[in-house]
Amino acid sequence: MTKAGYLDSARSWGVWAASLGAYLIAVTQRTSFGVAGLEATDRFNASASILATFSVVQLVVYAGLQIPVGILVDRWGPRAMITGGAALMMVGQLLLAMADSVGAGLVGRFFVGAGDAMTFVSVIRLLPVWFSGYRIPMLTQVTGMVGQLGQLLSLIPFVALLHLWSWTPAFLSLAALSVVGLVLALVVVSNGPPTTESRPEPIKAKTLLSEAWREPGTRLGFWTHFTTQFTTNVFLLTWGYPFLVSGQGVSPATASGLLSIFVLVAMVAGPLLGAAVARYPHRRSAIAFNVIGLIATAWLVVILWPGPAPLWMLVVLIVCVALGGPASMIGFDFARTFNTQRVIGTGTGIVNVGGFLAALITVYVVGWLLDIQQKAGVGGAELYNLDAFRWALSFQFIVMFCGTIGMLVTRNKARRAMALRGEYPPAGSRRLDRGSLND
Ligand SMILES: N[C@@H](Cc1c[nH]cn1)C(=O)NCC(=O)O
Repeated sequence: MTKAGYLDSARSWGVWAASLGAYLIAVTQRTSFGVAGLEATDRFNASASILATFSVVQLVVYAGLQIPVGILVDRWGPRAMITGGAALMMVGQLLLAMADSVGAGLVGRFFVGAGDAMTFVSVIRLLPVWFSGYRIPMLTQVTGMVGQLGQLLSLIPFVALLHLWSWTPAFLSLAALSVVGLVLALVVVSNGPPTTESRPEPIKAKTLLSEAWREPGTRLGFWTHFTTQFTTNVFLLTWGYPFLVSGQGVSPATASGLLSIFVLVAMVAGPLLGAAVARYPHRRSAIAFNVIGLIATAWLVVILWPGPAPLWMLVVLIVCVALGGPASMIGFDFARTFNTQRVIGTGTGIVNVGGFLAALITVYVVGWLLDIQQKAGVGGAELYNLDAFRWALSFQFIVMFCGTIGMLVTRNKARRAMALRGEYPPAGSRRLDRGSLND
């Protein structure tokens, strides 16, 4: 069979399904500690800030490893990386299962974050190897969407095990789940069809990084991911729940219900955005800008609402913010289409830093703004009151503004580079007179 004959073959679907399974398991490992917060407080005798440290360590490790992981995916191939990631997560969960001190727990979480960091970029890297270009935007979206279901595995069966069997057996079950990911990767995932061509020389890490970074399309992907995704992470990982319960005064049960809208929106919007990107590839940045506009408008309305916003408005806010997850996948599409195959992994790694970096900065600054307002007595002595949240969460507008400028600047650079190659404006554009949106 020719190389093109392998594209979209039964083997392609098998490889994708197995890698998707490994990613879903990675998201389960990622989100498992968050749902075990109360048990972790007891087990480690930990304060709220120590518990937050577990999340921060994991996020820092995840974001910090994206570029090295991207480079290694291009050098070693996705199979080794997904297998290695599953092995690291297994070790991490084993350590957590046995840990009875904060230090030991943090080491476990470090391993889980590192293994998780190796999975997504590798799965995305497999797509252009096994599928035709027109399928990839939709498969990228479905990959992101199915991965989100891992949150549900943590939230339902894992929490049930935790209550039924307690800490150690529940985390041992997660370690066993990683073995499933490891076996799937080893047995089914393949870096590409067998080829008679001689293996190319491995490319130096520095070359991969500079080639991917110099491409303005990679940076456009980075800023797109940065701007679209961070509000989702900030809401889900830290500030959403306290904002809803202590700021807006909704009950804990309603807040949990509202948070579950994120998964629902990812399920519905993912395929719709995937279809839109596949159909209108020259409108990708316009789609991302529209989503950013929706998120900013919804936040503005909720922040300016006199008193607590009504429930329907909170639902609108969460639907808009949740669109950021699927919209951020457009960033990976930029990395794929602007880069040569040999650096797609590195480009994808660079893009994936964006949203997590923006989220880390925002989570920290929002916490700091809440603290200083409490000291200044804004809205009363309570740390989490609505007025304090209004000011603190407004920091998101600054991040969105910086990200939007980054997108505009890099989009212009990408267009200029394409024009020099004779690829811009795109053939068949109906807006040649005004300069069509080429990305
Ligand atoms: N944008 C997310 C994934 C996503 C897709 N739909 C909703 N969220 C992303 O960048 N994921 C990276 C990862 O490692 O999960």
